[in-house]
Amino acid sequence: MSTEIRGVVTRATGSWYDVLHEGRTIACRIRGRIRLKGVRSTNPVVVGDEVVCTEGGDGEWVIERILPRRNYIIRRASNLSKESHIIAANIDQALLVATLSQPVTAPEFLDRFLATCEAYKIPATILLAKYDLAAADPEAAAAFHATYESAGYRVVDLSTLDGTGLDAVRALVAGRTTLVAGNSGVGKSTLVGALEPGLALRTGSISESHRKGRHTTTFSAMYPLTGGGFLIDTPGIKGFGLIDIDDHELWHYFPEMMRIGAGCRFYNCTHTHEPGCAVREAVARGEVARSRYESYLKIRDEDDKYRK
Ligand SMILES: Nc1nc2c(ncn2[C@@H]2O[C@H](COP(=O)(O)OP(=O)(O)OP(=O)(O)O)[C@@H](O)[C@H]2O)c(=O)[nH]1
Ligand SMILES: [Zn+2]
Repeated sequence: MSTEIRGVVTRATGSWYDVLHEGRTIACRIRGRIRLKGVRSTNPVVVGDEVVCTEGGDGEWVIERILPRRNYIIRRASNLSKESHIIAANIDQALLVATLSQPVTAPEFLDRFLATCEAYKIPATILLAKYDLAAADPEAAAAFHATYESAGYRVVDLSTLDGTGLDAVRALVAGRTTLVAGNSGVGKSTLVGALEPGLALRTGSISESHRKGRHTTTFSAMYPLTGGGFLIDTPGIKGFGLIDIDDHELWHYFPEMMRIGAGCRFYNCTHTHEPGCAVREAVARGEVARSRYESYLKIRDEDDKYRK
C-alpha cells in the first residue's frame, strides 16, 4: 500500500527535497526526471512548489508531481546559457531591502528587481533599511520615497536598530510567502532575526556530509514563521534578472511608464528616441523619475547584449 500526501517544498538541494506536510518535514527524492511544459530549467523542483509525494512502504518518499505554479522567479543558469534556474515558486510578495548608506543600493539593481516582480506578477514592497542612518540625510530619503511612491510602490522605513518599521514589516509577512531580497550587507539577516528570533537565514550552506562526504552547497530555502507564512532566502540573487521578456515589453514592467505610454504618438514607441514620446516628456517634466527611466534604458541595453 502506498501513502500519498500533499505538501510544500521548503528546501531543494538537488539531491533531496524537504516537503512540509501538516507540520512535519519529510525528505523526498524525485524519480527520474520531472519535466515541466514550457520551462527549460536546470532544476525541476523548487522551493515553494506544491507537490504530491508517495511512500511505497519502504520509508522512501518520492515526489510524484508538482501542482501548477502560480508564479516563479528565475535567474539565468549562466550568462551564456539559455537555460534558466528557477529560484522559487508560488510567492505571495517580495520585500526588496534597499539602503542609502553603505552598501548603497544601485537604482538599477532595485529597478531590475522591481521590473522582474512585475513581470512575474509578484507584489513588491521596498524596505528602506538602516533608516537610522538614512534619517541623517532627510532629503535623500525623501527623494527615494518620491521616486518609488510615484511609481506606485510602497516604501517602508526600517531600522532594526531602533525598531522603526518593524511592526509594519511584521504585518506584511504574516501568513504570506515572502521573498526577501537585496544586496549583501543591506541587513536582511538582521531583519529576519528581528522578525523571528532564533531563525537564521544564510543557512544555505549546509554540510551534506551524511550523504556524500564533505561537500557544501548553496540553495534556496523557505523558513516557516511562527505566526504563519514563510520567508524565502535566496542565495545568488545577484544573477537574478529578467529573462524571456521582450525588449518591446520591458516598459510594461515600469508601472509609471505603463500608465503614460499609451499617450505616445507611435503605438510601438520604445521611449528611447521617438518624437511625441509621452514617457520622455513625463521624464522631462519630472513626473517619471529620471533614475527609473535610466534604469529602463540600461536594462534594455544589457538584455540586448544577452540576445546577440
Ligand atoms: N545602522 C544600522 N545597521 C544595521 C541595521 N540592520 C543591519 N545593520 C548592520 O548591517 C550589517 C549587515 O547586516 P546583515 O543583516 O548581515 O546583512 P545581509 O543583507 O543579511 O547581508 P548578507 O548576509 O551578506 O546577504 C551588519 O553589520 C548589521 O549590524 C540597521 O537597521 N541600522
Ligand atoms: Zn514613448
